[in-house]
Amino acid sequence: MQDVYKFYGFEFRWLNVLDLLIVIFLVIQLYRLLKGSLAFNIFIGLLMVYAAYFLVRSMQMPILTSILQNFINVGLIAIIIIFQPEIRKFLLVLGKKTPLSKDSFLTKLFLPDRFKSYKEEEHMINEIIIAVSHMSASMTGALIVIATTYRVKFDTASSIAIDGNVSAKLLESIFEKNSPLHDGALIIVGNKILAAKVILPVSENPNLPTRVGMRHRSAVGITEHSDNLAIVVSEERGTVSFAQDGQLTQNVSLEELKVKLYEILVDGY
Ligand SMILES: Nc1ncnc2c1ncn2[C@@H]1O[C@H](COP(=O)(O)OP(=O)(O)OP(=O)(O)O)[C@@H](O)[C@H]1O
Repeated sequence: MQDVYKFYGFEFRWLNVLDLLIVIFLVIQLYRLLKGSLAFNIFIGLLMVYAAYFLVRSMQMPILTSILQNFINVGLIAIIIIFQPEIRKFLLVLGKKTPLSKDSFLTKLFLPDRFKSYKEEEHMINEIIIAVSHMSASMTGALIVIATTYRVKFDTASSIAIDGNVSAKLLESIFEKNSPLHDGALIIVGNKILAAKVILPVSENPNLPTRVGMRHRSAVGITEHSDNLAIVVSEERGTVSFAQDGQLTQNVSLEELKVKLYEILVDGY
């Protein structure tokens, strides 16, 4: 039996509070995930349908209630189809916060060898920073995607497999203007350069600044539905930007980029 408490005439149990906190946590995670994307508008639309359903039900309007009820029943399957990429990413975000995730206390306690790879990651971060600083100074356009938790799906027909260690020299020679591989994106998975000349999905986010071109739009596109970081060096301005969770942060300093790389590769978020 659960104790029942009274607060300003309302009766509640501690499980009700926990229930409410979990719902608030899930809604905040969903909001963070969808913010700025087209799916956000669909999400708001669905919330409005739910609100309308509860309203007509409480007002005891049977026909509207039954229409909205049916819509919601079918809508559940539609939601799973429409939000399939977001649901996948949502589960990934949740998985990262479990006691078994890469950076949790339990993992560090029982799987200390996970620390070994951090040296490699620190080396990789330094190499990326060196390459980005050189490419920024020489106004060499570049687009680097760092896939953290799972392999990025991309069009293999257009890309060139590399499977090489990450080094500043290799990165710079790939994006060098006369290189046959300089167009498109370079993908890093783990500590390896997986492929170059990759065509990415282009973001359709209408909130991106209009002067943002294809390189920056595709950087945003690849981070909208997956747990990646995309780094862009602008060929026009030499500026450095990064995209994460569908958000573009422009004109970052090398120091800021380094902090972001540590956040995703070493601190695990
Ligand atoms: N879908 C895509 N996936 C990967 N790379 C792409 C894609 N579309 C364009 N690019 C890259 O972006 C380059 C064109 O960049 P564009 O000038 O349109 O963008 P931008 O964001 O203004 O970048 P910059 O500031 O460097 O000019 C292409 O040469 C190609 O390398």
